[in-house]
Amino acid sequence: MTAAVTYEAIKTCKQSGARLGRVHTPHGTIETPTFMPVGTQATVKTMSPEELKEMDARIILSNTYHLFLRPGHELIREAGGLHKFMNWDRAILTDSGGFQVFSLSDMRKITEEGVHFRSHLSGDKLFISPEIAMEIQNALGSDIMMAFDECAPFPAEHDYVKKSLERTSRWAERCLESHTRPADQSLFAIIQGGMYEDLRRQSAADLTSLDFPGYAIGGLSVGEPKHLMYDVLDYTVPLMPANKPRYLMGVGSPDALIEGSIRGIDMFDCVLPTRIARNGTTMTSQGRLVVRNAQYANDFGPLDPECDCYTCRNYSRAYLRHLIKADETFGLRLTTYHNLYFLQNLMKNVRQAIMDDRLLDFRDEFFEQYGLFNN
Ligand SMILES: O=c1nc[nH]c2cc3[nH]c(NCCN4CCCCC4)nc3cc12
Repeated sequence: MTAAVTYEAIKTCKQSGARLGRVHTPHGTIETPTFMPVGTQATVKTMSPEELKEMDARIILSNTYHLFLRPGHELIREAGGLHKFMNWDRAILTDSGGFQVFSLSDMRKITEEGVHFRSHLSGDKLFISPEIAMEIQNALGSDIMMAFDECAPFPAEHDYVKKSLERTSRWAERCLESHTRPADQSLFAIIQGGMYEDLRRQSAADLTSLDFPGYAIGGLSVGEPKHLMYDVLDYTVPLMPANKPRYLMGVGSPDALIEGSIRGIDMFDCVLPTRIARNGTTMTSQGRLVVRNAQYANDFGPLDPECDCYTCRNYSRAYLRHLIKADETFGLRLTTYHNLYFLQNLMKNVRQAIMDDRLLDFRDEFFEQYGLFNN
């Protein structure tokens, strides 16, 4: 079976399970481990494609659920697909919609066939099935499509999670069957199983018995303590094929990106950096810095003295605070640009540390400087 997306292993870190690799797609190659900026509604909020390229972002996310509701996948198909519609000629991954249905809409009813729900925008009654999720993503023309799944809530009873993962496995098979498998699109499956090792094993066995080009770990970053997420990774990652991309969904804090990379994850995504930027919270080499706070009113130094991004080279904390307080859009653009650049730079340093077989040392140094040992 030809896959449009392939994984090239480059090196495994001698200190940990981390690995250097490349994900090859029809819209370019991604050095891994990598962080993927989220562009939910066909835009990474306040960023232009040129600015994303400037920081060497190779792949972004968009959301099947949101684009299905607005402007509709048929309109985007008519526009020539999502790459053309949003003027982004690098790679795009679309989440399948399952997570958004559960996190955004109410009146949802899960059946074997699919999920009935109300639009969070109009209140209209809508329905998404594995087949419809594939139809939408085919219309969008994303390079990486995600199988339609249910992300079990946290906490959830063992019996509920077991029934849910078994349905997700049946849905994944239906996605594979219905996916017209155009030469330039690849479908990743999503491993579920909650916080239960036996269920993670069952889900991984179900899905790896089917030939997907890549596998994601879902059902995490849903409110569980971080140590629990790392435990799940410790026993789930080894169940995933070593010759295919491993994608941890919804994870994007600096510590979790490092810990996930140590455990062999290749791809991450999260709205965190762009979301917190819009309320004036930034990620800096000295830890989180809430630049809208009064203490920065007369601070004419750069946001992060160790960062060489456009924001840190040209503007002061005082100016950023003024813009955010004055609700000036340019302020949101500057903090967003910095946060995304910070994570792109962090992942570049993670890849270098893997190359130098020193990722565990890098983690200790980063945690020390970022102030992560005292929380
Ligand atoms: O199991 C999943 N299947 C499909 N998509 C997913 C997306 C996810 N996103 C998250 N977590 C996002 C957490 N994020 C943190 C920053 C604030 C907004 C929420 N878990 C996920 C699980 C899944």
